Amino acid sequence: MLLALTSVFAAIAVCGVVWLAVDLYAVGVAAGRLQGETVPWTIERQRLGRNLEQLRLEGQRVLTASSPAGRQDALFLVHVLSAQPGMADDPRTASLAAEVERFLQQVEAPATPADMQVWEALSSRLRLMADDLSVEGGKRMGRELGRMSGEMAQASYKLLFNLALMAGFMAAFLLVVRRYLIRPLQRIRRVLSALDPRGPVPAFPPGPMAEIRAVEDAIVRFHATLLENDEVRLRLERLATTDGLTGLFNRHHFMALAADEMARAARYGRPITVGIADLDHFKQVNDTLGHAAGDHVLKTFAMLLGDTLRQTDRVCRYGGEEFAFVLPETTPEEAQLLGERLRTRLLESPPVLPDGRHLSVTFSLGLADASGCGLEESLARADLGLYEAKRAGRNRTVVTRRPDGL
Ligand SMILES: Nc1nc2c(ncn2[C@@H]2O[C@H](COP(=O)(O)OP(=O)(O)OP(=O)(O)O)[C@@H](O)[C@H]2O)c(=O)[nH]1
Repeated sequence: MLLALTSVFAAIAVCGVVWLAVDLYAVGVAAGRLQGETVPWTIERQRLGRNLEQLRLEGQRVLTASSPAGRQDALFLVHVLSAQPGMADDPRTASLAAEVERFLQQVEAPATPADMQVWEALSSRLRLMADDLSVEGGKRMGRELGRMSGEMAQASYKLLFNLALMAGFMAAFLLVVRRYLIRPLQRIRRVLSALDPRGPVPAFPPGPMAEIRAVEDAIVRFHATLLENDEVRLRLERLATTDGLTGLFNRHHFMALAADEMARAARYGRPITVGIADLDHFKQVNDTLGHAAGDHVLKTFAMLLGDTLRQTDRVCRYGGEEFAFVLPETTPEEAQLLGERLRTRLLESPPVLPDGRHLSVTFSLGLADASGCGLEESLARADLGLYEAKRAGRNRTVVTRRPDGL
């Protein structure tokens, strides 16, 4: 599109220049004619006029000469003036000069009043013709100059028109560039700087520039690739941090999260408790009802943990049928109450197999106060509690105190 506009602009510019050149050529021709023809011709008219005036004066001298020598001298000059090429070339001056010369040669000295009367008439004809020649030259010069200035005025109007046309076209060109090139590029920059794989697919209004459309299409494809990559990243992250069966965090990720919670609690001197829960006689479920039933029980218990614990609590599948959790802002006594609530809920909503059978499942729980202690050490004490709970008959909670008695 820009190419088409540039071509149109170039074509208009060339037409304008040619149009202007025609007038400038005409002005040049007129100036040449003025210089080569009109000015010399006008000068010639002026000179002829002066010669006629000179002829009149010499004629006057012939008639008023006081001596024959003076008269002969004046007559000679009259002859020279009449025979001059310029005078002889123009039929009007040639015939008047010849008439004057003939008259002066015929007149006897001294001139009679009748002769002087004829001479007065010839003298005024000479004056009039000299004036006519001078006016003729001026008129022709004026005509030529008028024609030339008309052509120059026309050329300057055309120049102004061309300039206005170019300015208009440039303005239109800039508007087109702004609308179809600069604005889309600004939009692309905005979209790129805010491109979010989770955000909506970038949408661009249709435009006529194929190059811009290609960039916009590339951005849409780029967004789709980003989204795909982001989904792969999330999938990998999920795989790396969660347990495939229960959907809970895996042990590795839990340890990192729990360490953060422990550090936060230690920094603010807040209570925090860790626990390990283990399903009782789980092997029997597998052995009597099958592995799938065992999996179902694990998932049901994981869901129960997720529903019962707080949003800020962290829980994971610690291994096999063991689950570990860290409970910020919670003392072991409060955690014990939570354990009882879990127990009640498991009793009220036991795992139900696909064939409708309700399973009676219990768990043992070991708890330890983790405030001011290391994570590994706290978990080891919770594990000790769990062991105690199992040893004491299962389906119960045991809190292991710290060696300092807390
Ligand atoms: N279905 C299923 N079973 C699992 C999974 N992970 C571990 N188990 C089983 O869990 C059982 C654990 O058995 P034990 O360690 O003897 O413990 P228990 O039978 O629960 O006995 P106590 O813990 O002493 O009450 C084993 O049979 C494992 O095969 C799992 O992902 N799915």
